[in-house]
Amino acid sequence: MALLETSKHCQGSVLGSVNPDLGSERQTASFSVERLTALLDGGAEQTQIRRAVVEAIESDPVFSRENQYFQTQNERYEAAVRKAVHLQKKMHEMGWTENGPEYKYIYRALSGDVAFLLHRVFMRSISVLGSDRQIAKWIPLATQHKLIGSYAQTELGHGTYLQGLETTAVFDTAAQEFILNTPKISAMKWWPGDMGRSATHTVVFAQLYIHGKCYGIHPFIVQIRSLQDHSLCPGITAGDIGPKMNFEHTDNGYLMLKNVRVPRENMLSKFCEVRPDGTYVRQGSQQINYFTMTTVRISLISDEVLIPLKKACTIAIRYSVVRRQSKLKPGEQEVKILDYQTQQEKLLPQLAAAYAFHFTNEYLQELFDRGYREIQRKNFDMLPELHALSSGFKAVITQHCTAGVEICLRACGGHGYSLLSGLPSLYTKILASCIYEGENTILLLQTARFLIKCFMAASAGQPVPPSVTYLAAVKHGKCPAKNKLDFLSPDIYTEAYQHVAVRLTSSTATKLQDLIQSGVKKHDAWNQCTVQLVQAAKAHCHYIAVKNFAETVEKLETKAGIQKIMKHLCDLFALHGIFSNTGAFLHDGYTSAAQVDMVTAAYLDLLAVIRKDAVPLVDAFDFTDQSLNSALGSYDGQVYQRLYEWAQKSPTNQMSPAYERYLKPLLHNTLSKL
Ligand SMILES: CCCCCCCCCCCCCCCC(=O)SCCNC(=O)CCNC(=O)[C@H](O)C(C)(C)COP(=O)(O)OP(=O)(O)OC[C@H]1O[C@@H](n2cnc3c(N)ncnc32)[C@H](O)[C@@H]1OP(=O)(O)O
Ligand SMILES: Cc1cc2nc3c(=O)[nH]c(=O)nc-3n(C[C@H](O)[C@H](O)[C@H](O)COP(=O)(O)OP(=O)(O)OC[C@H]3O[C@@H](n4cnc5c(N)ncnc54)[C@H](O)[C@@H]3O)c2cc1C
Repeated sequence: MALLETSKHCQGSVLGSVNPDLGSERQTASFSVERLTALLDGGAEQTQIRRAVVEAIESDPVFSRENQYFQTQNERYEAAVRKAVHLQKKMHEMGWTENGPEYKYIYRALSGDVAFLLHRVFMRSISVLGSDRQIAKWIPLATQHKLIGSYAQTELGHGTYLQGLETTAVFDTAAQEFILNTPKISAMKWWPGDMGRSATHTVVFAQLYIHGKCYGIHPFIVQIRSLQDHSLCPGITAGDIGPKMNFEHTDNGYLMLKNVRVPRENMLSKFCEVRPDGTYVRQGSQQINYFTMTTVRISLISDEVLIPLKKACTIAIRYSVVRRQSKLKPGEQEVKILDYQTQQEKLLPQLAAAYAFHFTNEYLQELFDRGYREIQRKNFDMLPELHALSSGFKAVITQHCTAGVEICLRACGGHGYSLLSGLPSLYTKILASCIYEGENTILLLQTARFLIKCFMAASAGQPVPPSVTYLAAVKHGKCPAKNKLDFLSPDIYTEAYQHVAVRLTSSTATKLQDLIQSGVKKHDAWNQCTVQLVQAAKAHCHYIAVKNFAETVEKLETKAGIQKIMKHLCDLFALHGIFSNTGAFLHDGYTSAAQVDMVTAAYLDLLAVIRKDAVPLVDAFDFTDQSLNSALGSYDGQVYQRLYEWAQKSPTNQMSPAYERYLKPLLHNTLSKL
């Protein structure tokens, strides 16, 4: 009680008043923070809408995340469901609709701490793979939450290799039904979110059999729980898969099916259909049934991947200007840790990456919108490129951002390790994005497969999709940079990235061909090249990210200092990539050792320049304290006070039975012997 009173007293005196060490960082911004926020949002109007959504959500106590770090898995799940249900009421109250401008900001405002995310993937599957009739039937039911959906693809035995899935759907012509079974333990669906406890329906991916012939995996809508009392439907065994590294709020589940019958109309049939007589008709390739994944791989980047990195940067950079430790000059005050070059080198490249990938995401969205319009018209020409870029960038961005969040966590020293910093949960959550929706290595190999094909085609003078036309123009020159300032020219570094991407693709293609020509079987040759193929795919994505960032900067308004600071970040992103992968750039002599020294010099100079704007650059992400939920990252920078106050709330500060049961007997025993 006494502690609480002290903390209340302290709250009045300190929290909310900005720590001068943080305040001073905001006085010297070289650009308009508000203008940059608007740029990130896609216009000032969007910023307004987003803030209104955030305000409405955060002022509602049902959505509070105050005690999140102290909750058990069960409590997290229950809170997430409560929020999801309350959200429906809130949306109605606020007049927000699924097609309205506010919708996309709701999830960010809730910090993802809400149930029924896979319900959205369920709906996405129906909208992209379902016929008009199926869309008309299921989407309104799902939108009104008259059912709760999930996405049941992965099995205990197979997640990556979809051709190996063992769940079957056998067409019974007489009954006009599919009979679904998970014939062995390895066929059991395992992992689907929202399925362990909540879902009433799910999209099950199963091998389709008609008259004994297998047609590969197809999506089927299956009801798994009663809409009356939530009991499991006949033939269904389902439950929760238990504790995980994060995602405590989601009920990832398991599912077994025993002779579960669904009507013929339940196979999603925009592209593939089973006619009443058992005739199978398909438009596009077999992989069109993978299209939900392609769409989700792009959709998840913004909220699941970029936001955690932007939050981690906000927390770590704000903390790094209020944390003072050690002295730079003898006799002077201890310095802000962000003034150490090594600290800048940890954090500022992550900040640059957050901006770079923000713009990559816009590029991908635009590409997707174009591709999707064509696919809806049953023109599949863009699909291979879309698949290659969505796979490669899903992998590269999740990998980079996960590593970035971990760097931010470590950069906060001991306090970063506390859950109260907000960083551990950002890290354990974002880490899953390297695995779900396609494990990253697998996805990079898909990109590489496309690159090799296109490289071969381009070498033979055939046309290739726009993102890979550069593969046709192999240049053997040298990097023309003469001094470190030349490396601040986007043409110079973009060319260097392009050169590396072409070299890695062409040399791996040559190795592959040589192996095959020497008699090695095609699949063995492929396996012997996979490490280099992954490198080529990463280099391709890195090149496109750099090129896209540079082109975006070029088009930015020059007013309000925005273009200048974005140019610095673009340069930093590009030079950090060269600095950290010098081997790849030096390999064939395109870049010389002297030029790498120039890169290093230009890179280190930039750190000092961007350091001055580091706090305004994270302020521009515009996260509220509630959404950061971090004792280290709040706007006011009152780190120590907040850490202390939040620790008071921990249930670990309540008297534990361990004292009566163990400590007391131990200590009394010891006493008696003293
Ligand atoms: C929704 C709104 C809100 C969302 C909000 C955010 C959500 C936030 C999430 C948080 C919560 C977590 C949610 C996690 C949800 C799961 O994790 S769901 C499960 C995801 N599972 C996966 O991603 C599985 C990964 N595996 C695969 O994608 C594929 O099977 C593989 C690995 C690509 C291989 O497939 P394969 O059939 O063996 O193919 P392969 O022989 O390699 O290639 C055959 C051809 O198909 C092509 N191909 C393969 N895949 C595709 C494709 N997708 N498209 C086109 N062509 C393809 C290849 O390019 C190749 O073409 P060619 O070169 O022959 O011309
Ligand atoms: C939090 C979370 C949520 C999820 N939600 C869902 C969901 O809602 N619905 C759903 O259906 N699934 C879901 N999943 C499952 C997820 O999609 C799969 O786990 C993921 O696709 C990886 O597949 P896997 O587990 O089979 O990995 P594996 O393929 O077994 O990977 C293990 C290792 O083997 C390597 N490997 C495998 N094949 C190859 C190859 N051909 N070449 C080279 N290396 C290879 C991989 O690179 C990796 O290093 C979720 C998973 C998580 C963690």
